[in-house]
Amino acid sequence: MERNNANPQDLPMAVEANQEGLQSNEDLHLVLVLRLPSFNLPVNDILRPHFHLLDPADSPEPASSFLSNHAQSVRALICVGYAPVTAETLNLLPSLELIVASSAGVDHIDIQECRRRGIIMTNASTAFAEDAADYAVALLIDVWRRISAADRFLHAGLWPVKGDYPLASKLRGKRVGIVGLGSIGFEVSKRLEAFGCSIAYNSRMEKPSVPFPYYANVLDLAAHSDALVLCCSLTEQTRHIINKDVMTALGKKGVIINVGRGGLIDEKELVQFLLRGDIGGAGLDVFENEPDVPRELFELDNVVLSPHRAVATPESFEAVFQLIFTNLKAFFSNKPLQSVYQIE
Ligand SMILES: O=CC(=O)O
Repeated sequence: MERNNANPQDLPMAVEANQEGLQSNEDLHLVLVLRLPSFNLPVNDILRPHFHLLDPADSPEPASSFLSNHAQSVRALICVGYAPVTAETLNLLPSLELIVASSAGVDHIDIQECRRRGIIMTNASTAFAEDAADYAVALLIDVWRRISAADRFLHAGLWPVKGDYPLASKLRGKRVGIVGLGSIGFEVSKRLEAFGCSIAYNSRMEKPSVPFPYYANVLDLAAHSDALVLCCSLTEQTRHIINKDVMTALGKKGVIINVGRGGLIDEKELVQFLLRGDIGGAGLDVFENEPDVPRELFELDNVVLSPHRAVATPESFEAVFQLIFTNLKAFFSNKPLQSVYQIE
């Protein structure tokens, strides 16, 4: 899990923290940090002057005894990257009220248990929305216009040998179905409208404030779309939401773009549909068993692959650090939180 290891020197570090009157650790609010040791985001360095951080990864003690011994009174937890926050971990944190996730997706956190305990959760999809949407649209354009495939054709020296590269497909007039119209999905819709695509969407609930047709089920959305763009959370309800039936409804020319989570698609089925030519193409930033990607996909020119990078730019990480800081400050001052997690 190294994909979010931004180099600290690449980050502008513009968190507008209030530096006045830095206090000793004892005066600062206690915040637990859970991270996988491979995650190097400089979030601790940025927050340390403002909160008393407890980070089990810095201690030789096993995590569970660290939590039992030092974290009983912890009210707020930052989950960095994809560190799993299981019901067992939550059991060790009896005073926990808030989880601040540094990611857009929160499928590594036991949401049901948080709900049961009344623990509030914030995530980072607002901070990542523009970058994730840019990437989703880039993947879609790449698949439809065959840019990566044309690049390979040129690099292989095939232009003089094989002549003109086959024509690709136009964006204007295409029907795009967005699955999950949260902050990322909404940014995707704005971009694709500007390209002249018509937008429809599926999400848990209809959104009265948006002008696009709503489909309560993905099968109907697929039947009325030339492409599906997946931007929703991975939950029990959305796992394999893109299955055999949905791919059949999308049809032989249909394209699937996934910047959500690999588990949204039945990946084995997707590979078979692509190999048989039963769907038109795919742009995939996420996979079911990352970093393993089905090798069959490497051979296909109508598939664009990317190593889970849609959200990651130094600018979006800076926005995430700012968001984490703002949410923690708001929580400890009893002010409204930004970016409270909603399932789309
Ligand atoms: O995939 C990226 C994220 O969830 O932040």
